[in-house]
Amino acid sequence: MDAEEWQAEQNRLDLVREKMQARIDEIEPEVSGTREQAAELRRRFWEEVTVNTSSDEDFEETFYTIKQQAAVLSERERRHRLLAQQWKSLNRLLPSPYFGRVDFLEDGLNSSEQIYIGVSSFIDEDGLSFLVYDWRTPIASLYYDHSPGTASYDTPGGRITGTMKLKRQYQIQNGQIRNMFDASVTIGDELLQQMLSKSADSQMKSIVATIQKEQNTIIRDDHSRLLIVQGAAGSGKTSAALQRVAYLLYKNRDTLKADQIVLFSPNPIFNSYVSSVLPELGEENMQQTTFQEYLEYWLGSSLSLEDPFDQIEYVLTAQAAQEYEARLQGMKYKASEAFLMALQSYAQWLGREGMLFKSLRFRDRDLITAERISSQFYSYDSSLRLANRVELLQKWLLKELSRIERQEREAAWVEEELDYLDNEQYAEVFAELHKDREVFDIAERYAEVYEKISHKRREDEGDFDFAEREKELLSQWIVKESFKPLRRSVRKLSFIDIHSLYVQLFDGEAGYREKTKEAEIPELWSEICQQTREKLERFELFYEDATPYLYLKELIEGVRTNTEIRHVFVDEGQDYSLFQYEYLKKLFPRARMTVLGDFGQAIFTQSTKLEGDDSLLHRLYGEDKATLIRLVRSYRSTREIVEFTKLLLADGAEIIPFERSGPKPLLARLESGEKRDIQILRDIAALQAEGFDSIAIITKTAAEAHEAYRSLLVLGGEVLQLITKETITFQKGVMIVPVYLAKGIEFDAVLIYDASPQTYSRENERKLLYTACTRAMHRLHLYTTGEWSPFVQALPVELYDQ
Ligand SMILES: Nc1ncnc2c1ncn2[C@@H]1O[C@H](COP(=O)(O)OP(=O)(O)OP(=O)(O)O)[C@@H](O)[C@H]1O
Repeated sequence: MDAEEWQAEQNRLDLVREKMQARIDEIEPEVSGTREQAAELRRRFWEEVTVNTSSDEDFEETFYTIKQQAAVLSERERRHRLLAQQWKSLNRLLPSPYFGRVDFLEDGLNSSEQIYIGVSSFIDEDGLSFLVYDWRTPIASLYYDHSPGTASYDTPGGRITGTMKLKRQYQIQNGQIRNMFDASVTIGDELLQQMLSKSADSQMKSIVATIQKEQNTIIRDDHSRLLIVQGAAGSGKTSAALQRVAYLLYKNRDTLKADQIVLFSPNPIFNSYVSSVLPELGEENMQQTTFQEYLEYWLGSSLSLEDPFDQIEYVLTAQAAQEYEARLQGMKYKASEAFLMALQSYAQWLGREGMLFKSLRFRDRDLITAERISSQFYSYDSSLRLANRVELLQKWLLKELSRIERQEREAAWVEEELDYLDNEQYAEVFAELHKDREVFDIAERYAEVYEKISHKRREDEGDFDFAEREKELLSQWIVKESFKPLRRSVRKLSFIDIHSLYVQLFDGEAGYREKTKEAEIPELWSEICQQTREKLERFELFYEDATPYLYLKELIEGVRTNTEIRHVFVDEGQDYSLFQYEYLKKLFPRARMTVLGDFGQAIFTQSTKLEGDDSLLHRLYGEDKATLIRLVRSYRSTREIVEFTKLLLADGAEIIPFERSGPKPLLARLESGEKRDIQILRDIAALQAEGFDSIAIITKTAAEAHEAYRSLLVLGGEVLQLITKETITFQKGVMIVPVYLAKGIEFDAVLIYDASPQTYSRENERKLLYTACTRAMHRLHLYTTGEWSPFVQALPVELYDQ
């Protein structure tokens, strides 16, 4: 680019920054001013209001003064919020106001407009000219979707067509243009090159300046009920998802708040890894959770739940266990659509017979027996849904409890309790009684009546002899207090024996067939039944049972829904079962769903295919409501690493590396474990000397990670961090991590601790090795002390160095 052009751009930049600075200076005093005003107003709120409620008029006046005062306060607060937002966004823009420009000549006009694009908009004093356009405005999509030539963009008013005369990218730091590129065919290959050659970080970065066309389609999809993104490892699925959240928040800023969006993450570390992207873009973070957190919330108080990490650890380490095969079959079956249907049929069966209840027990006796509850339940109209009948039953039980409560006041135990009340307790109860408006009113009325009858003037309530009445009131109070936990448990529907209802399902093949009409039962069903029952007897639940258990609970008790949430994002979507998807769909009935995943990385047993004719996910909301987008370009790793990793997968040919070069993956065979560990420590030192400061030693399991950690520590690797499922954040540095906890995360260099056939040879281990290797951005090393895993052996030798 010639010097003149460069200078012109720098001048423009200086001008825009001057205007920004002027705006900042202008609003700064106001920002602090309105904050103080609002704070002062809040402090003096009650001083300005005279509370007078003596007459109706006074009351009304007080009411209106309060209302008026509140309105002034909320207006100040609103103004402060807006100004503070503007101030923040200007300060964010100031060092680097924009990253792109397109010159667009709209059809029918005779001069082209220069459109500068940045992380938010900045408008000139005239209130009309955009000096910077927010990247989420319709016009900014020109930058992402087109190259110079014929171009168009969509607006709410229709499509605008024209010609793009120029497309330019900038790297601006502290107000200085460091680099400028004019893009021709693909946008920003140069800028993208630079971005991708940077080091990994403990926090994900926004990709706003280099969003690719296919990613832009994901970000701006406004119509799909279900948006499925199948994308190779490192193709920017998570990045696009977060940009999409920012886009949605911008586009629907009057109706959508950040807490109406929820992201399901694969593990807690991932939550922290992605948490800075939205704030970097000036948006609030959406809600982030894991599916496990949700299960724990609803089931954790009564059962001890296995988590997916323990489940996968079992799958990977317990092959020799006798019950292994059955457990595996159970995992697959319990994640399937067939089991979902079986549970639905079971619920219908329960509508006719077999419901199990718990007696309401009180002081070691049955107040209402399970049999009575059951016969009451089956006395309701059988055409009513289970949940509706449960609701009726709940009302009936509460009424029954009130009736029994009245009878109970005469019971001997109440008398005993009365006797046990010492003076202090008595005084407490009495004070409590007088606090209780209803009871107090009754006492008052009683006193008045007594007064009339006895023609005695009542002096004061303390002098009045309440003795008899008091006893009655106290008995009432004692029974009421004792019944409180019972009522609470009825309100919580604890009288339904969900535990036994789930167990009852696993009582053998004939019973199962009868209850569920299920035809295709796994071969090892009786072992599966036994395992499930044994676990539940200990009040524990396998991970594969947790969602079905909750689902059954809701079929009976009524579906829990969250109608606030408008968008659900599921990252690493291949690791959820169809069962879980059905569940999420029910839970968030008003939400659109975006699922991002890679079947190549499906390492859990309950995986779901995201694309292809045999993918059931498409049908979740009906096939016409689903959109599938495929991402095949991989941005994370160098070309050499992608060439190597893609052949680890059977159908890996679909992955296209981004043209960024580096050394080939390095295979190191050592004679013993100790020599391997020494070599690893040496390699780490060399990598660090090269400037790589995010290095991961990836193992297959947590057990292997522990072992590696211990032996590397002995050899002097004291700066290593061991990542476990409890880890919630990580720092840059060298870490040892089991592959399933490294999902979604990336490192400058990845060292595969043991790439031998003992660790990676079964088909389900192929994807583990793939997932582990694809975490690498710049360097990939594999180690073994014997043979190479067959997946490595199958690779052409020219793909790696030894
Ligand atoms: N358009 C882009 N511009 C710059 N960097 C990008 C772009 N798209 C992706 N990247 C980078 O590529 C890397 C991988 O992206 P991301 O983690 O979003 O991929 P993913 O598809 O979610 O990967 P995985 O499935 O392996 O978890 C990140 O470092 C991200 O910043």
